[in-house]
Amino acid sequence: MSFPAGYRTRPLGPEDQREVLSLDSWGFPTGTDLETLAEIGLELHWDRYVGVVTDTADPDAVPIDGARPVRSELVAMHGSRPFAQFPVPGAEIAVGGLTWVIVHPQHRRRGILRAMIDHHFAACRERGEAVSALFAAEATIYGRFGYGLAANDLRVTVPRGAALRPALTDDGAASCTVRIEELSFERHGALIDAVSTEASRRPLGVDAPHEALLNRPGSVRYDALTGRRRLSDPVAFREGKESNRIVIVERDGEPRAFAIMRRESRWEVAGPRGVVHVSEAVVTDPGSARVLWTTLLDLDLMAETQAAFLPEDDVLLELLVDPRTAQARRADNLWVRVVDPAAALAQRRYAAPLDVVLHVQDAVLPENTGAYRVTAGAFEPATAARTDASPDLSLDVRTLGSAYLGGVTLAQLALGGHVVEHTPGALATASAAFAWPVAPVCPWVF
Ligand SMILES: CC(=O)SCCNC(=O)CCNC(=O)[C@H](O)C(C)(C)COP(=O)(O)OP(=O)(O)OC[C@H]1O[C@@H](n2cnc3c(N)ncnc32)[C@H](O)[C@@H]1OP(=O)(O)O
Repeated sequence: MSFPAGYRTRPLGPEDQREVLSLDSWGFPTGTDLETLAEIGLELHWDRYVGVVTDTADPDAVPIDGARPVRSELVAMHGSRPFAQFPVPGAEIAVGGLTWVIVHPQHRRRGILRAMIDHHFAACRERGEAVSALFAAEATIYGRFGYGLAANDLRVTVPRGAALRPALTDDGAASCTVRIEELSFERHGALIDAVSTEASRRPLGVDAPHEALLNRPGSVRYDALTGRRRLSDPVAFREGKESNRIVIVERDGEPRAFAIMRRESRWEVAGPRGVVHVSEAVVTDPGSARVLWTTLLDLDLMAETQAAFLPEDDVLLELLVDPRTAQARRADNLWVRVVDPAAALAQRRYAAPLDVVLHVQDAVLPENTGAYRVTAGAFEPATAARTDASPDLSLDVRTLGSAYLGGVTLAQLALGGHVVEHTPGALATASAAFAWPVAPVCPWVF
């Protein structure tokens, strides 16, 4: 779909920073003034950002030959993160991470987002990204474009001192040491990357057969540009809390787990009721997890610890004596759009043998509509291609996106009527094959 009349795209670059920040504050209201935002600055992969402008006669300009010069105004934009190694079941693939989607309120509901989405899908195809993923500002926006909810995360609030279960065997906790420091990209960027990579590729500490990664789908690491920005900690964004700290758990001098956290002081008549806000908690083995959470759940003057973006199978819930104390709430995490079904289906691995014909309906990219045969041995490389064979299962591309990371089963989706079985038994076998042993999550918002 093309842009509505009167709007056109233009590339964005670092020289557009101020206009971009101004548009951003129209899309996402903020109490921070433009001067401060400009001082903090932006670090974007500018070549992947596209603006939408409208041209109007400039009321402030001196007319030339009776006509007022035209002024072009940035009214919308979108961009995408270049995830070259995005974890999907058993593999890491190129994914376009849609982000910074903004339409100025004055120009909304005229079809600009719809046109930007078309633009984004075309760019994904050109770049060889068979899949796009995003975090949704509002959960009702992206389903219509074929994005399916593929991962949920947990937000927990745990009281200080909540008891953890003892380990059955020696889990190595006793040989761990803890460091708590002021977070800095220069000092901790490499350490965070190393622990995050290990936790993403080998969350269970063991490998899958056939060189498949027994990985955590969705747990993409940040690149250097994003990491520098994410680990910076402008005062304007702290909302009265302290600066970011990092808790590092080490064994034999090697980092095994970390958490990024900040404390918020609260004083009540009864005494201190502070809150520990954990923005990321990444562990690589049960012993380091026990030590990390013991530390996070026992900080002086704090009454509770809040953590977000934990996977649905997070270790904390396995460690707590009373899992109810976590007060876990579920929130939508990653939304996934399969842009090229044959490529995407072949790029991931499957947890059980599979030979299935899927009929995929795609209203937004109608050329994708058709039947695909997917074959794979358990954890082995897969093949996927168009076929004239009659389908075993029918689903639309949004449902395929939901199932793609292995955290939402085809059986679960069938409960809602989103998958139709034509061949008896196909739903059960395909559902088992598409599911993945480790729950998907992205631990940071992009
Ligand atoms: C991945 C991310 O970056 S998420 C961030 C998204 N951005 C924001 O939330 C910032 C504030 N909001 C905005 O900037 C805009 O309102 C947007 C981007 C959400 C929508 O842009 P618009 O240009 O108004 O959308 P557009 O006119 O193309 O609408 C396309 C369809 O989406 C629907 N839609 C748009 N916004 C919403 C919404 N917030 N909730 C539900 N539906 C929506 C429209 O009704 C329309 O539906 P239809 O095709 O069935 O009639």
